[in-house]
Amino acid sequence: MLTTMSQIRFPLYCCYASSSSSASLSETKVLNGNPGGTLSARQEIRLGLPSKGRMSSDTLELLKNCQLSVKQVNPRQYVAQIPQISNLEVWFQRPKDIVRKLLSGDLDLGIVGLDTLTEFGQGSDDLIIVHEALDYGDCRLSIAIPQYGIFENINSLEELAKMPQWTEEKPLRVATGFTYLGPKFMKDNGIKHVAFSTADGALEAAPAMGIADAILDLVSSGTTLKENNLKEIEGGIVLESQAALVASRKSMIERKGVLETTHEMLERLEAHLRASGQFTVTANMRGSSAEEVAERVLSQPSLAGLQGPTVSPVFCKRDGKVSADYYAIVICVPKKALYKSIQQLRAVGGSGVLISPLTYIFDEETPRWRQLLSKLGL
Ligand SMILES: Nc1ncnc2c1ncn2[C@@H]1O[C@H](COP(=O)(O)OP(=O)(O)OP(=O)(O)O)[C@@H](O)[C@H]1O
Ligand SMILES: O=P(O)(O)OC[C@H]1O[C@H](OP(=O)(O)OP(=O)(O)O)[C@H](O)[C@@H]1O
Ligand SMILES: [Mg+2]
Repeated sequence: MLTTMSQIRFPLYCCYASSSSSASLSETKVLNGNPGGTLSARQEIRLGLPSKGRMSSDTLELLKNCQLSVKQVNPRQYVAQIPQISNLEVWFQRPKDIVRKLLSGDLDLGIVGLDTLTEFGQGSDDLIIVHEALDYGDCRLSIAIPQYGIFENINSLEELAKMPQWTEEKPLRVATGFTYLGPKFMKDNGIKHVAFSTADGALEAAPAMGIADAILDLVSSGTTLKENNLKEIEGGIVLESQAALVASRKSMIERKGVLETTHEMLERLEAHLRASGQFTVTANMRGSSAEEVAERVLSQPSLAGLQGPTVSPVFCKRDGKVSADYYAIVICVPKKALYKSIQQLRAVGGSGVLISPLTYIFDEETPRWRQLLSKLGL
């Protein structure tokens, strides 16, 4: 059923259960967790993780790779521990409920997609993104229209908005699960005659079913759009999303231990994510001194490493004398630039090149931590 923009506003903290039989029931307040406002007295720190769906196993995998394995007795038990961090409880929840419970103060930290965070966080300044790029769950929230019929030659949001078909009486009908971001995006883009309808999934069917003219949904590979004869349009991307670590401002400031736990999680995540894009490369080079070898290595654009190459003499004994004719160099190289780096190493005399995976890179204090402290006014 089609609803107009003004009909699909869903309040964030509470809604009213409707009942045709009882006037008093229609005033019953239904909350998304605790009424918020004051912090509850619990001692434990709570981290919300996706209980199901495509984010759930990738989240557990990421934490495991940060040496933060989640110990869950069985998959239907919704509370678990991360033994590496004392006093931390993991609670498995649906992604939208993680955001709601961060807002209500029932969770302190959570991992969700930026799309869910933006839709259900609705701009609340209590939600602080600690790490915005956990490198999985990549997708975009995007408008799509049919490839056929009156839309055949429409390829941009501007062209869509200008179509003479949309009037006050007969607006552009958009089906979406994003009932906050959808109307906001249209309003921000000055598009007037729009009406939204909502559904829980399989939105790509709506145009062919005659329910909607366009949809606003997540796109990743684009296969679902293609299989349903839909296309994205220029200017139609509302946001780009991937998994993010989020924390409640109030918890970080007021609840004992939350800021320290956030710091530890951020450090471990950053160390793992930085390392996962790099290899360690070791090679031998003939040379007259460490400086001369370093100069040759640094003459190549892909061999600078994190802070420059480590160059160490390789000693050997010849005619009873110990000398260093060779030097071992160690650098970090982005995985994507591996082959180019090997070519450059060979070009400056490198041989015996060894490549090993990197597990963690703990650098100096991360800029994200400084940004977090400044957002908290600390
Ligand atoms: N096709 C996709 N490819 C990659 N990531 C996606 C895709 N669709 C959704 N996501 C990301 O994964 C998150 C969870 O999506 P998922 O479909 O698993 O759960 P949901 O949509 O919240 O629940 P459900 O589909 O069961 O109602 C989304 O919020 C988004 O960040
Ligand atoms: O671009 P693609 O790689 O094809 O992915 C996009 C699809 O993935 C999500 O659906 P999901 O699988 O979660 O099903 P749902 O509609 O039931 O939520 C999203 O809502 C799209 O329908
Ligand atoms: Mg889904």
